[in-house]
Amino acid sequence: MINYVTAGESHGPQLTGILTGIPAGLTLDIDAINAGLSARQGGFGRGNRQQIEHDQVTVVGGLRHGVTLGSPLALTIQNRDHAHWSKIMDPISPATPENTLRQVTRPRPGHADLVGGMKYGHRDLRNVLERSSARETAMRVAIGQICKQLLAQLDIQLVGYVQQIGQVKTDPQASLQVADLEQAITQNDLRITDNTKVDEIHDLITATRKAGDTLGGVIRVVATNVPAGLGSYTNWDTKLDGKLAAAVMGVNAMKGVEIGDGFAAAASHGSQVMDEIDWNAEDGWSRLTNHLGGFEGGMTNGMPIIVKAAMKPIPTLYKPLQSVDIATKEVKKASVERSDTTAIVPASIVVESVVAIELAKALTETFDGSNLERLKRTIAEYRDELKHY
Ligand SMILES: Cc1cc2nc3c(=O)[nH]c(=O)nc-3n(C[C@H](O)[C@H](O)[C@H](O)COP(=O)(O)O)c2cc1C
Ligand SMILES: C=C(O[C@@H]1CC(C(=O)O)=C[C@@H](OP(=O)(O)O)[C@H]1O)C(=O)O
Repeated sequence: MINYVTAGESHGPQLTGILTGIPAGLTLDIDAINAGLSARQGGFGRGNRQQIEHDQVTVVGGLRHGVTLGSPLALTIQNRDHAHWSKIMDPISPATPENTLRQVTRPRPGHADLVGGMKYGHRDLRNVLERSSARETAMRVAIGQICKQLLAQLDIQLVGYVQQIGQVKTDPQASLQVADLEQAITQNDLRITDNTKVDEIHDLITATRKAGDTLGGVIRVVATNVPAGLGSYTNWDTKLDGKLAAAVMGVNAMKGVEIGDGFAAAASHGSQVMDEIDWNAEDGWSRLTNHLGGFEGGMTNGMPIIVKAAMKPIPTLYKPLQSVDIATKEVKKASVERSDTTAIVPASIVVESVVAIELAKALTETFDGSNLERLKRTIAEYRDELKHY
């Protein structure tokens, strides 16, 4: 079964990832992984850090001649900015007055600083922010893009994009297929499907940055051709919609997750929400609509999976809010670390990636994922069996 762990601080030497359970026999497209990494770096509203970084994955285990071995994949991504922080973030040299100069003692409301310091007993909140920083999501994207490549081999497609920035809705074309959505969102630097909104959003982000403020938004992920029956109704912790929600909520700054119509379904009648059942010999089972976002009973039902995520505005404000200095207990303005004005665009790649990971995990939990060709055959047989159920 697929699992992963990441390590590394934002300004440390590198990010490291270990990904287990990818079947043997998958030819990795490293350029495509790097394209995902560079999409995560981009997007209007990013801060200056992204001009320093040039994220590229290096595979140092589990791969031979470009093909996965079935053993753990070991991945690294360099932090170029470490060159500017090599003393402050030196993993080995003992602390000295010089290398502990830039201590953070004024926690930022909405970031992990204060509670992280209280929990782990750190007096320099840099020890918290270095790991709570969304820099870590670069590795989740590398891992997610590998899972996306595995899903593509199983004829499953998915895409994550931006549906709303601040209060501006940017997705009149939600009914498009994944390939058309992908095509539409590459037309601008906001990963939105509505090109008529680009200037308005650029102006909004620029004005927000000038005001020292920040923005959040809404992300939508669509995954198609996922076979029915992944996940299970038999126990609460085997429900795949629950696992997806946890993975999406686990992305920095996410405050809400919806499957299908989500909260809007609560305000509707049953007749408007339940997706009526259909069958034909060619396509097998389907639903006439997809208000439930591809899930019934915690299991995929074969319809497109629709997951939405609400991202709060970025917590670091250039016009900082009230805080209290943890050293003196004086009321002070929160510290300001260099920051994004909005990260809704990169976050859409991150959310896409964690959805890809959970789907790949569910598939390799349900079917033997030791060898790619066998997995392909097994899933093709399973799809055929379901069609004639
Ligand atoms: C791609 C991405 C970039 C982010 N960039 C920043 C940033 O520049 N400054 C900041 O304060 N928070 C940023 N965040 C959000 C913080 O990482 C997040 O709010 C913080 O870790 C606290 O976690 P929580 O919001 O999930 O409670 C970013 C999040 C993502 C997904
Ligand atoms: C480094 C990244 O995002 C960072 C996420 C982040 C935070 O607090 O989450 C704060 C900023 O860090 P820095 O002060 O180094 O600029 C962002 O740039 C990245 O996404 O690669």
